[in-house]
Amino acid sequence: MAAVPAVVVVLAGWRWRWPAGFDRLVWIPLRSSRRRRRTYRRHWDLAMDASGLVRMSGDVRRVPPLVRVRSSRSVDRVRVEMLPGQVLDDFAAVADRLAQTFGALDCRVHSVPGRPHRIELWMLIKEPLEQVVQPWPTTVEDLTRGVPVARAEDGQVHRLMIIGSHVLVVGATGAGKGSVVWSLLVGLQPAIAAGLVRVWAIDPKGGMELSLGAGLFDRFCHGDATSASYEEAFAGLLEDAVVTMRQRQDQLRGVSRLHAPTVDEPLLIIVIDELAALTGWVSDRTLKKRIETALGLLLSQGRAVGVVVVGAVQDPRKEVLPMRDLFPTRIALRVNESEQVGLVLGQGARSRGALADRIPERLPGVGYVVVDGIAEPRRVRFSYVSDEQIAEACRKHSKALAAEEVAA
Ligand SMILES: Nc1ncnc2c1ncn2[C@@H]1O[C@H](COP(=O)(O)OP(=O)(O)OP(=O)(O)O)[C@@H](O)[C@H]1O
Repeated sequence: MAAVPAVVVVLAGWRWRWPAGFDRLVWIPLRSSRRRRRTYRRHWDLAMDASGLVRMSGDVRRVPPLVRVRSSRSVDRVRVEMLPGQVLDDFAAVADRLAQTFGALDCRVHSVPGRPHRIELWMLIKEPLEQVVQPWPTTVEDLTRGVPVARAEDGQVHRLMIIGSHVLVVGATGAGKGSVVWSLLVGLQPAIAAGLVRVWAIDPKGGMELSLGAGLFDRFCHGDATSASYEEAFAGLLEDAVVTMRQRQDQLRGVSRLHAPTVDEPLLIIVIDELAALTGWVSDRTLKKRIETALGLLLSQGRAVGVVVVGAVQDPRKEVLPMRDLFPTRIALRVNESEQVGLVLGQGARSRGALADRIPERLPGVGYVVVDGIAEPRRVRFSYVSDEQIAEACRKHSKALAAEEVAA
């Protein structure tokens, strides 16, 4: 008993001095064990039964075993062994019931890599993405590792792999589409300064959205009152990108299947702020055809040769965005209707927990990311890049260019 105060002081000091280590080694194991006993073990049989996940084999009643619980401050990750014949979708279909039974805000069902018989139920105890996320400092290497752009629900950094992938961002007005685009572009600044990435930007809103970062772009195309037809300029830019793509295809034919960015052959990123202005709303038929043809060619053939498209749009319907299935990375921020989730993230994404239509307005920048080849959508919050941070990235970039000129 005499040692108790000393232990408490040591623990308090540890927590104060090294909070991350304390959380990992003391607080999380203690909390996990308590939540496992008091919340999950106690109600497990009842919850499985009430959700229709119990099976009878002959006279034997079989309940999917609870394997372990890992708790953070906002999420309990509950690992479950599925019974023979059960699949992830059986649990996803009753996720709402499970959340209600265990008193969670929400329940998401994830597969466990390398363990096909197991799944993880992520029980949200408190909104884990409440905090605004600051952008991460980045280096040139992040181009190949994936650019850190968002924080995931489990606290991990979400990296966006831009080499070899077109990216589609969908969200209602004010959902935070800008923060996705700027998290990526500002994160790429070191690679842009190193000459490994070139950005061509199209901003059909007269330059309102992207002009702050114009210092990062090699080409910037926006409509203004003096342009007779700015759609003509958009078509021209896309057709130039197709020419670059064709030249690279000639060079790479028989040499390599995936382009690796170099200073001579950088990754070319075409950023389009409002895709619908190029695909849905162009009234001139000839221009519309030219834009659609060029965009279709880039989306279907560009990524292997280092020409990728990053596009944002409010409305994902086919009439507005006919080629949305050609984007391997798709991001749904807050959308207005539940049907839009499937249009963006694919059939079944909503029943697997991607409730993009339920993201509250007070959480701009929160959304679900789906990457082709990975089964479950990931809920993340993109970093919020302020105007000052965009300006700073442009300043750094022009300094790097000036230093290069002096060196030359
Ligand atoms: N990741 C974020 N974190 C915190 N706040 C954000 C984030 N992204 C955006 N916001 C806030 O939400 C507001 C709207 O964001 P933004 O302009 O990016 O939305 P949008 O989807 O591009 O809308 P629109 O289609 O109307 O242009 C911003 O002014 C900002 O205050």
